[in-house]
Amino acid sequence: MVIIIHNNGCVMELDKMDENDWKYHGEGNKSLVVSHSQHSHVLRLLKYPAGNAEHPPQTTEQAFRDIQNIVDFNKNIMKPLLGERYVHHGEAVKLPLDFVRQLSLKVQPERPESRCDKVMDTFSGCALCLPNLTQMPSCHISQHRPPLCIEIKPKCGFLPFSRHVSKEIKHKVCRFCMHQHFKLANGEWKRMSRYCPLDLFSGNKQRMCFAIKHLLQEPQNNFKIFKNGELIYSCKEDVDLNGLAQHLKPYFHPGNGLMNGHQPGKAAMNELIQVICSALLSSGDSNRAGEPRKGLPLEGRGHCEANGLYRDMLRNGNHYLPKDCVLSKILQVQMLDSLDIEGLYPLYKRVEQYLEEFPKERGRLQIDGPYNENFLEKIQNCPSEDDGSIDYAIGKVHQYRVAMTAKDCSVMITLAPCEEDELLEPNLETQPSKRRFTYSVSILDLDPKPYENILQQHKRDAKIVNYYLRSQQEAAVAGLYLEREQEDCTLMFHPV
Ligand SMILES: O=P(O)(O)O[C@@H]1[C@@H](OP(=O)(O)O)[C@H](OP(=O)(O)O)[C@H](O)[C@H](OP(=O)(O)O)[C@H]1OP(=O)(O)O
Ligand SMILES: Nc1ncnc2c1ncn2[C@@H]1O[C@H](COP(=O)(O)OP(=O)(O)OP(=O)(O)O)[C@@H](O)[C@H]1O
Repeated sequence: MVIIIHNNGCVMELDKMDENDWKYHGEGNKSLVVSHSQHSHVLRLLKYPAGNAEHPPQTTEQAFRDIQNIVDFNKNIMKPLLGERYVHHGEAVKLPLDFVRQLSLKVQPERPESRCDKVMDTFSGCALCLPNLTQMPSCHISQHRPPLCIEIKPKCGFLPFSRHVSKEIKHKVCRFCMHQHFKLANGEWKRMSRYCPLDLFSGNKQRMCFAIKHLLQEPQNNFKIFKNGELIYSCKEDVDLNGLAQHLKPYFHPGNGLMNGHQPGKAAMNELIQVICSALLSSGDSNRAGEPRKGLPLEGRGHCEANGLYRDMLRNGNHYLPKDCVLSKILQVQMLDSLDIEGLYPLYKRVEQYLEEFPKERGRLQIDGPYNENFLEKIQNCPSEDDGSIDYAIGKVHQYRVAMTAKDCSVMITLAPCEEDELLEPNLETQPSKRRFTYSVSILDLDPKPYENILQQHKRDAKIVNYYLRSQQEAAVAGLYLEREQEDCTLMFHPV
């Protein structure tokens, strides 16, 4: 009998797995996640293109190595870089094939159509077992107000500072905002998101609140809310802010009446934004308030010109991201991409050429892992100047890959109302600011990005930037025509 005992004390007997104990929880491009209905853990199973559905794309040993690589990358690379407290590396497990097949059939009707171009791996039985981060570890669970969890995929929080950048626009408009135009044109989303990562990472509370508000208005794949582990708010055709407000009221405004002349739903939403902001700025210990300490200054990250709104806010003094807060940690790792894909690409080509000449060196260069202390050493001690060596090139390639992981991760903030507050009269109208939460902050989706993706990154970058430049030009020309037409009209109606 194989038993896994988790640090939260729950036991999973791998040979007694029953698909009825598990339910669909969510998925992304690479993996599908199921959660246990009683215990607080999830299984993350990898997916592969539906075209291969009949045949395993790899051997069981290879599949297990891939999962183990993810665990090692999280444990030995991302944990030291992002901080022990934020990263949960999980463990690789081998599940009975029958269980996995039944599970796959069970979850299929729950899956969004847009994700069905890939199928769950039902051949290897390999998966990653992780704590369920939408639930609060060891906390009193109130029936009335169970834990809320907010998931944010913040994306890249800085403008490239590399001298290798060839298009000036990349120093002015951030990747996310440019990418929005491309995604809309390709029908990936129907509405433009006004969220800008530079606002979220600014350390300026006002800008951060704007960013969170824009995520709420148009969540796309960047924002989700769970209540008691169940998804209650995410991207849908019609974003239901009123429905969300109803869910939030008991947490912030337990009474029924109007508060200070506000509508309680709207006020609850504002309170939620403030709480998210505090959690993002806190130093990460499960706590109640974040005392900002000096950390990463805003200088050099500035704002994105896609977003003309905030110039005045920027003039309001210097802003810092507190040193140990989750956003600061993520940003520091993202900034390991110091050359931008344009500066990195020639180094990737250098590695490619070297591997062509010396294919056996692939292992020593740790192109596909192992993700161990040596790999971390290559990232942390990469020379700052290019001496033409392969070691410099591989150091930069690895730094870039780690930065890509941090640009694609998600943050989970789990909130539980403080126990003392639970004892308050449920109908008592307390000041919202007096309502307190215990929260825990984690980072998820920290998989290593394959070395081979660099070529694709290079192409995608050019596509996004060129599309943006073209669409701006077209908009400018259309604007000129409009101005002309308006002038003509004005002339026509001028009194003679
Ligand atoms: O390139 P990006 O910025 O579009 O990021 C991809 C994500 O798109 P997004 O823009 O966040 O909707 C994309 O997310 P979606 O599938 O769009 O939800 C994946 O996270 C992809 O990573 P991977 O290939 O699955 O490891 C991400 O690809 P990587 O660039 O991280 O490899
Ligand atoms: N440990 C966890 N606890 C709770 N929920 C989780 C956990 N891990 C993942 N999830 C949920 O499952 C979803 C998909 O997981 P994940 O982001 O790891 O998938 P992915 O395929 O790697 O995503 P991407 O498209 O970014 O590559 C997440 O957005 C999150 O809602």
